[in-house]
This record gives sequence, structure tokens and C-alpha cells, in this order.
Amino acid sequence: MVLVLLLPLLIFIMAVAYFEYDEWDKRLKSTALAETVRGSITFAAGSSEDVLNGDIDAVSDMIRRIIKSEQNYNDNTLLHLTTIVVLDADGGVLARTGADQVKPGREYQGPLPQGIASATQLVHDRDQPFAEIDTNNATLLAYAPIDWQGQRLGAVINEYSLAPLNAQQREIIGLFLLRSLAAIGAAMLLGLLIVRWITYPLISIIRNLPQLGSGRFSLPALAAREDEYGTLTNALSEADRRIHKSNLALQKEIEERRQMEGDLKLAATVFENSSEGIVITDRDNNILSVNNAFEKLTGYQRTEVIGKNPRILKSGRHDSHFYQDMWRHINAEGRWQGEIWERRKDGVVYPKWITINAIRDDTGELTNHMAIFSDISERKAAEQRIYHLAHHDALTGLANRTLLGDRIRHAIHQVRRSGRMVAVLFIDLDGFKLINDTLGHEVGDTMLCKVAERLQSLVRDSDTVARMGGDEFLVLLSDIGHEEDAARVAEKVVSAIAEPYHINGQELRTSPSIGISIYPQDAADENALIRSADTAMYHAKAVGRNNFQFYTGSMHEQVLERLDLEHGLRQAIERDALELEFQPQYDVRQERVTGFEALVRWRHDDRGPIPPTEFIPIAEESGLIVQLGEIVLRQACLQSLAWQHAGMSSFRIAVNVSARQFWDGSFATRVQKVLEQTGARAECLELELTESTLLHHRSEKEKELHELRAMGIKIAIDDFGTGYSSLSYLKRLAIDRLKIDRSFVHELGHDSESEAIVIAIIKLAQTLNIELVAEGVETTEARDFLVAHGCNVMQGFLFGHPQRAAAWKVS
Ligand SMILES: Nc1nc2c(ncn2[C@@H]2O[C@@H]3COP(=O)(O)O[C@H]4[C@@H](O)[C@H](n5cnc6c(=O)[nH]c(N)nc65)O[C@@H]4COP(=O)(O)O[C@H]3[C@H]2O)c(=O)[nH]1
Repeated sequence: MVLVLLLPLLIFIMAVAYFEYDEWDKRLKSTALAETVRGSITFAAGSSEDVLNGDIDAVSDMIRRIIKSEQNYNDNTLLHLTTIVVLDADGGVLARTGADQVKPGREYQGPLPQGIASATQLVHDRDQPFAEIDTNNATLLAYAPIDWQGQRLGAVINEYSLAPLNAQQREIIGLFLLRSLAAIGAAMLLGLLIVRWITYPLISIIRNLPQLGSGRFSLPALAAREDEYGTLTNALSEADRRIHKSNLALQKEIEERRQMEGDLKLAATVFENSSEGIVITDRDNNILSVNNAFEKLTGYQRTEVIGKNPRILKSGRHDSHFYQDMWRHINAEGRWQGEIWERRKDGVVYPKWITINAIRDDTGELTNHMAIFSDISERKAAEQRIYHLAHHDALTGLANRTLLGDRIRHAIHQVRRSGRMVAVLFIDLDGFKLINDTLGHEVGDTMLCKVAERLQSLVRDSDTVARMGGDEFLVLLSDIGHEEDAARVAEKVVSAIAEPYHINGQELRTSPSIGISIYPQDAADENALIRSADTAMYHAKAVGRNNFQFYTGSMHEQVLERLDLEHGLRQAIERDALELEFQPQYDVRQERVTGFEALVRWRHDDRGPIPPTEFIPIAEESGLIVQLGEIVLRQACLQSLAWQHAGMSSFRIAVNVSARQFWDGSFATRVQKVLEQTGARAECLELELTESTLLHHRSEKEKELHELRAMGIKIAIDDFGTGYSSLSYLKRLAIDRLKIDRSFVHELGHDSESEAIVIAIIKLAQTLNIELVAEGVETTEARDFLVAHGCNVMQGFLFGHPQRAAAWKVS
């Protein structure tokens, strides 16, 4: 760097020196020319007379003197006069230094000034003296004409050697170079010093300058100096410290700003991508900004709402009090949250869950409001669905017990002071369990739905139809004037429910047993009202089903009694306290007992014997019939075996099988198991099933009947003629025997229709080759009628009441 600086300086110095030298050289040469011209003029003037006179010797002498005097000064002069030539008017040499060279008259051939071709031309053409240095800078020629009174006599040419001058010039140049070198050396030295004292520290400082502001600017050696560098270094160190400090502060601020920007970006992203609609308003509640979700949820573009009041979204569902309350809350608490209904741009009103916040600045001044909302249509719908599920029956969609309770409570509340009444109709479908068990739950469910539809169609919108579970329905008449109103509805229910149902190509029937309770006379609250109706319903069932009964206080006793019976029966079954009686079946033609019907007997601990017509329905409804039936079957088999072992004729024992017992699980397997366990012969067993038990066609049950028959067991149809039979099953199921129902037998001799039915049954059995037994034969007239028409086997009081096995000693 220093060299770079020194080089131009050096060049400058040398250039100056060169120009000075050139000036000097020019001046010297100009002086030399002037001097030599003067010398030649002096010579020309001094020799002119001699030349005029032709005194060559004088001229030559003059030349010798001059040369001689020149030689005395040779050492000190810069110009060395080497030759003097005197020419005549024609350029011929008159005299010259060195006599041997003189050849008078002969033209001078020595060096001539530039542009002069010959000595003659020189003498003739040049009137003025002059001096000139040759092109080689080796010789100087000085010329002066020799005139006499205006006549050209000749001329003198002095030739000088420039060697001394050139030698001095070289010396001077050498000196100059020496001086320059010295100057360069000095400059370099100076440079080194500058480098050492100025540049190095400067470079260190410059090199460290990038550290300025980093807090690492440190030049302790320089800082210790007491000169400007020390001051500069300390100043820079201080500047570094300060810059570093402010840099740190700046960085912190930048970081904070970056963080803030990040936060803002994040906030903006969250704002735009939030699935919840966001509205920001100014303090006057004019919309400043909305996000994408707002556009999506409301249908409004942001350009349509900016600057507007959010009331443009109002649905009109809320009154002014709602909004006043809301704003009171926002102003007082700074926040309001709740459900609000608003209108989309397309006009659809929808619910949303909204949170409105008042935003205040540091001074507490209100600046904005921000509302965040989400469309809760789906949630509301889900809530409604859940509410519906929680309050409605899943199968039929009717109200369930919970909702019904609410409705009854509400209805009671409504009529409490009006003197009007609330009626509850408890409806149970007769025989539904059998349909459900025999045809499957799908059919049962379909039937329940159809019943629900029919019930719904019978009542007013203000009334409620509920399903209590299973086949139990309840109709709430929320506001009636008289009990007869309830009776009228009950009548309609009876006839509507009794209409046939067409399901899966089958015609099915059921009937309702209805219990009615009335508020205020029967109960004071919803639960008691339902209970009373339930009690009345049991009564309706007990009195023959397919009817309705109003609740009376005594019914309650009956229900308790029924519950007591069920309890007692359960205990009797557990204690194996049931016994059998056997009623003979008598073949009139053979005049002998051919079989017995086993009939169950139960003696209640407190109440004595209870007739099967009373406890069998309870057993059926409670499900105890399955266990009871198995007990009877087992005891009948054991008795058959006992009679066999006692050597009595092998009688066939008929056992009643209830529908529920038959349809419960694999009946055939259970029968087989009992036969195996008791060791009784299958041929001695007859199973009596009612028509209604076989009413519904199910392949697996048909298979079971065939299995039973394959074992040797006989199948009889009990109470034949009382059910709704298609008769086709008689052939399909290969029934062994028909039992003519005693209701027809009792009418023999009294009722021609019953007689016709009995005759038809006998004919049917004969045609299909099915055995017959007539039950309930009490009179000889009945016996004779039956015999006369071809039915020889009978059962009835005429032939014997049911009695304990021990009573029968028949061989
Ligand atoms: N009026 C009149 N009645 C007569 C005459 N001959 C017999 N009876 C009665 O008629 C019923 C015949 O049984 P059921 O029709 O199967 O009707 C039976 C049957 O449906 C059911 N039952 C009885 N025992 C059982 C049983 O072990 N299992 C099942 N599932 N039901 C049974 O209870 C019903 C009634 O049984 P019981 O009271 O024993 O009544 C018996 C019997 O005592 C007569 O000449 N005149």
C-alpha cells in the first residue's frame, strides 16, 4: 500500500527532476550557442581586415593563438573549441587549425550546419552569424560571416566538441539518479516508518473495524498508546461497546418485532383458517373484519358486510329484551356467551353458539368488539336426536315412559284447577307374546309399529301415545270432561287393534286389554295414575281380554292377590309342591279306560286348592309355565311307569303343553330328556297342544313335532274348534288326535250349531284318519250323540272326575 503511494511520488519527483534538467540543458546549450556565436563574430571581426588583405598567415596566427588560449582553459570549459576554419567568399578554405590541412582555394568539406549543402552555399546564403549543435549532440558549429564594408569576404566556422558538456551532463544525470535513489531509499524508509507507526495501527484498526458493534473490538496495545491512535482506538472501543449495546437492544427489539410479526401472522392464519366465524367491529359496532369461516357460515362476502352493523344477521327470533340483556352483559362483564338464532344470506335461520368480547385498550377505553361463533345446527339436531332417543321408544317412535311421565305431570298441572280430567289408558296386547315367540321378533316388531300407528291415529295431537315396553302401550288423554270420553276412546282402541294385521303375507290378529285410570279420582300423580291403569288392565285381562276396565279401588286388592299367587306358585314349583290328578278317557265301544289326562293341582298354604284356570294364566304370564310344564311332564311319566310296574294296562297319559312352553327353546329335546330320565315309554305319552299354539308356522317347530312323533309320542289338539285354524296344519303336522272342546259338548242336545260343529269335527277326523276324544262329557245324551256320530272315546265327569293316581285301579 505504502509502495503504491510512494510510486507516484517517485514518478513525480523524477518527472520534476527531468524537467529541471531539461531546462538546465536548454539554458546551457543556449548560452553555449550564444557564446560560440559571439566568439565566431569576434573572430570574424578580428580577422576581416586580414582576410581582405589576403594575409593568411595573420589569420592562421590568430587561429593558433585562439586555439592555444583555448587549450589553457580546456579543463574548465564545457565547450572545447577543436577546429577553426576560415572560408573565402566562395567557401574555399583560407585557413584553419592544423596547417597541414590547409589547401587554399579548395572548398571546405568539413561538417556544415543542418540544411546547408556546401560551404559555398553557407557563405553566400547565410548573412547572420549562428551556432548549431549537430544531431548527434557531439559537435557545435558556430558560424559568422566575414564582411568588409558590406562586402562578403568569407566566413568563419568554429567547431566545438561537446564532449566535456556531455560528460558533465552525464555526471549530473548520475548525480540526479543517485539523488533519486537516495530519495527513494529515504521515501521507502519513510514509508516503512509510516507503515510501522501509522499504517500498521491503521490496518489493525481497519481489520478490526468489522468487529465494531460486536462487542469484540479489542486492540489493547494500541489503546495503551498515548497518541492519536490510542485516542482513536479507545474511542472506537467505546463506540464498539455502545454500538454493541444498542445492537443488542436493537436485536432484542427486532426479535420482539419478529416474534410479534410471527404472532400476528399466526393470529392472522388462525383468524382466517379458524373453523369458527369471527367478526371484529369497531367501538360503534361497525364491522371491520370477518374471516373465511364467517363468509362460509353466513353466506355473506366480506365486502358486503364491512362497515355494516352485525344486526344484518338478525333472524327475528329474539325479542328486543334478549339483545338488551346481551349488551348489558357485554358492557358489564366484557363478555357474553350463548345461543343465538341468526339468518344466513339465503334466508335460512340457524342456531349458533357465540361468544362476544368487548376489547379495551390500555386505558380501559372500549375499542372493539369481537364475536366468535359456530354453527350448532348439527349439534342442536344431535341434541334433539338424543332428546328424542331419551324420550321416545326406539322401535315405534312413540313417547317413552320418561316423556309420558312429563306429559302426565304437565296435563295434571293444566287441569288441576279447571275441574277437568286426565285419563290414562293402559293397553296390553292379548296373545302378543305368542306371536313374538312363534313368528319371531321382526314380525312382532312390525306388529307393534302397526299398533302404534293405529293408536296414534285415534287420538288428538294434544294427547300422547306411549310405549311402555314389550306389548304395553299407554294413551294419555290430557284434557277430558267426562269418564265417558275415555271410554269412547277405549272402544275405538278395542276395535282398531282387533283389525287384522297383514305382515309377511300372513294375517295376524290380536286384541287389547285396556285399563283406564282417571285423574283426579284414581290417583294424584303420574306414577300412581299409571299404576292404577295397569291394575285395571290386569282386571281387563282377567275378565276375558279384548275389553277395557275402569280402575276401581278393589282392583288393587286383586292385583295384590295376583302377585301373591305368583309368589306362592313360584315357591310351590321350587318346593315341588305341585301334584297331578288324572281324569280317565273312556272308550265307550270297548267299555274300558284307554288313557288319562294329567291335570296339575296346587294347594295354596293359606287359601287351599287353587284351580288351574286361575294359576295357569299367571304361570303363563310370568314364564313359570316352562318349569311347571316340565314338572307335570316328569310326574306323568313317573306315574305311567309306576302303573306299568304295577301290572296295570299301559295307559296313554295326556299332558297339557302350553304355547309358551312349546315355543321356549327346544321342546322336543326337553321331552326326550324327561323320557330318558324317568325311563317312561314314549308310546304312553300324549302331548296336548292348543290350536293357537300351532297357529303360526315355523319350520323348526314343525321339525320338533315330527321328532316327537318319531319317538312314538302322540300329538293331540286340545280345545279343537275354538281357535282360528286353517286346518291345513292337521295334515302337514300329522296330528294323532283331536279333542273336541267341552264348550261344544256341553251344548249337545241344546244347540244345533254346536252339534253341527261337533259332527263336522268328527267327519274331519274320520276323513283325515285322526283319532278323536270328546271332553267335558257329563251326560248320557252327549255320550249317545257322540257315539251316534262316530266319536267313541270320551272324557268327562260322566266317566270320572280328575283324581289322584291312587284312586285309579284300572286293569
Ligand atoms: N265342566 C266340566 N269340566 C270337566 C269335565 N271333565 C273334565 N273337566 C275339566 O276340564 C279340564 C280339562 O282340561 P283342559 O281342557 O286341558 O283345561 C285345563 C288346562 O287347560 C289347564 N291345565 C290343567 N292342568 C294343566 C297342566 O298340567 N298344564 C297346563 N299347561 N295346563 C293345565 O287348566 C285347565 C283346567 O283344568 P281343570 O280345572 O283341571 O279342568 C279340567 C277338568 O277338570 C266335565 O265333564 N265338565
